[in-house]
Amino acid sequence: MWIGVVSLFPEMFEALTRQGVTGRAVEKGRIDLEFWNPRDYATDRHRTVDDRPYGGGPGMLMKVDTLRAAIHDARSRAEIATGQRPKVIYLSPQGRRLDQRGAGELASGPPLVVVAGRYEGIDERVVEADIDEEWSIGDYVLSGGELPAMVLIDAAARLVPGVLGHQDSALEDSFNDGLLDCPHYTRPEDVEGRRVPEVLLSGHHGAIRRWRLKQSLGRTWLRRPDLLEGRTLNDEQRELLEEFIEEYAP
Ligand SMILES: CN1CCN(C(=O)c2nonc2N)CC1
Repeated sequence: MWIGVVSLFPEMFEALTRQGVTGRAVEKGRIDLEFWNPRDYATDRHRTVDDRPYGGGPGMLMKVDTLRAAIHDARSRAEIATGQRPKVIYLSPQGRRLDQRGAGELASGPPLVVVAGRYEGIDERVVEADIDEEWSIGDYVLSGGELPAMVLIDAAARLVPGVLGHQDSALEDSFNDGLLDCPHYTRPEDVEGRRVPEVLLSGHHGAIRRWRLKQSLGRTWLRRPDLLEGRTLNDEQRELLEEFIEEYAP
């Protein structure tokens, strides 16, 4: 998957390009990440990249010409590198809320150009002319778009085939198939008297699968019942959830 990033702080993205799952994916060529910095398009002595808002008020906006030039070059590069027109995304609290389904859509869609805003944001005419979709990682205000951009890129990249060493781990992650993840355990078997559930030591793979599914269903019921609304459970899932509820509130 090809992803272009427009950011005043491309070095922040080394957390993605040099570490972990995404770092290995970049190294293996499963993910191509390229960067454009609006500051590289500034022509004045101070390399200005911000500008004052019409109508006054606190803060600055990203300067239109340097931002647009960076977006346009990223878009052109995407078309050369992939033969496809990219989807240009801007991160902002006004955008569609990112969830696992949205990450899946992005992972299976066209190449992306991800625009990370700074200051108070970007001119609305740039949104209208150059941005295809606005996305948000949550209802809070951050200092810039780089962290949201990295969240979006990481969530999507994990779902690109071949990125995860063991594809199952993506499926077992929370929010895959729409349920919260089950509890996990590793050595030692006893931590200050808290023992690993015996089923996980049994080697009985069928029982282990059912236990994990039951725990996922039960946790989702307890912590995020909204995720179960409108969801049709199959016979096994319904039976396991009923068992969990019975044990939880006998
Ligand atoms: C200009 N800049 C303001 C802060 N910002 C966010 O708070 C944000 N982005 O995506 N989800 C969010 N929440 C990004 C853009």
